[in-house]
Amino acid sequence: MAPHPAVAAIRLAVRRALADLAAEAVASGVPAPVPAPNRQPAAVPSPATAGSPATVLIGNARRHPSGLPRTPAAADAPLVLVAVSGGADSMALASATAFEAPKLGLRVGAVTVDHGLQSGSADRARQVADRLRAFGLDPVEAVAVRVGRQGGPEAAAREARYAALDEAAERHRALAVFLGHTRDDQAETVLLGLARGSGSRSLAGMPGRKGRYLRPLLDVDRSATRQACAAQSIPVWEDPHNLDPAYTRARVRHEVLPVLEKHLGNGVVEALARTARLFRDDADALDEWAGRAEQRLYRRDPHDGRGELAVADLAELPAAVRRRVLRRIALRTGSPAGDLFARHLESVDLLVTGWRGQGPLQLPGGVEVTRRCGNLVFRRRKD
Ligand SMILES: Nc1ncnc2c1ncn2[C@@H]1O[C@H](COP(=O)(O)OP(=O)(O)OP(=O)(O)O)[C@@H](O)[C@H]1O
Repeated sequence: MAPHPAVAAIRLAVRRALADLAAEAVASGVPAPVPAPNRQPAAVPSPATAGSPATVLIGNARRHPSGLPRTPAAADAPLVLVAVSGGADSMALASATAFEAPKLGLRVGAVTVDHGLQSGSADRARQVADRLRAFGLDPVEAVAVRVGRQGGPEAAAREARYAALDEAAERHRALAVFLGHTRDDQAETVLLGLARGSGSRSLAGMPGRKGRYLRPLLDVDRSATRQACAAQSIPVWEDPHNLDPAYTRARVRHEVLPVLEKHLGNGVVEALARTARLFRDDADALDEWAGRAEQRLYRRDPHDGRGELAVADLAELPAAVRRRVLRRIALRTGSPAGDLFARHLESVDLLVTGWRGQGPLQLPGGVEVTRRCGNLVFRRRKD
């Protein structure tokens, strides 16, 4: 029987991401993965999966919730990890990855992070892990993290989560970690950026890929992940934070976007996602230009890390490129990326375009910028 259209769409998106990864792995020297149908199935399922309602054993192969028999990839096959919260997006992603990866000779595991911020969170993480084992994912880990206090609860939870995902990916030597962000998440990110007055890099939203992290569902609607889970009887957990109006993103999701859709039409989410793609191209081009300008203009003393560049050269650059050059230099001199804001760069830019003898300027991370003898001098204070 043909799968539900939402299931088919998600599998197609996942298949594309996996095929790129498998090709890349081969190009980088990893032995070519052997697709499952050419091999003998692996031996016995783990006891954790044996009794699960979503797992039916046929000989040594398991049945995926779709009903199709699924042969696990070889034990030494390259591994992809899926980051799973237990919500519909990441459960649909995990299910589709479990279905598609063995066909390409890849193994699939999962990590679910327990932030410890809600009562019963450890039990829920265990339940999510059990469901994932029932899909045939292996290894599956429920990792408890300690969430710090810096930068607000959402940012602190995110930082702890990515640290745990990085650690698991390193330990298992995973090829990649899949995240379940959808087109709707992308649209929300663009709207939030607009409301903050962000530039093109931020309006570019989340990248489809950054380092080991991939987002195969960025072109898939959130409604499809819900439909796919329902069609496959996959139980999902709704994070209460997603509904809590105390969180900005929840207000954008449940109050702002529905109003825009009501008045501007249903295509708003797709339009915002398109805006992200267009801005990404712009931001990439400007970053590349700025990188070349930095290389050409910036002179750095390798001993004390101090560097300078001519104000006249900076003044000739378009403002968007100049601000990027100034940001790159502030970062390499020691300003932490998370603390360096547009207002800092605007004040540095004024040393070039509106100088009235002001300065030196202090940037985050103890970085000092001075205009002296026709140059901008960047240095890190020793104190
Ligand atoms: N506790 C967690 N453990 C592991 N991965 C997580 C966790 N929370 C989020 N993620 C990953 O980050 C992605 C985005 O999460 P976020 O909470 O921002 O979005 P969401 O739309 O609520 O996703 P989901 O429906 O999967 O919960 C998830 O799809 C998942 O891949």
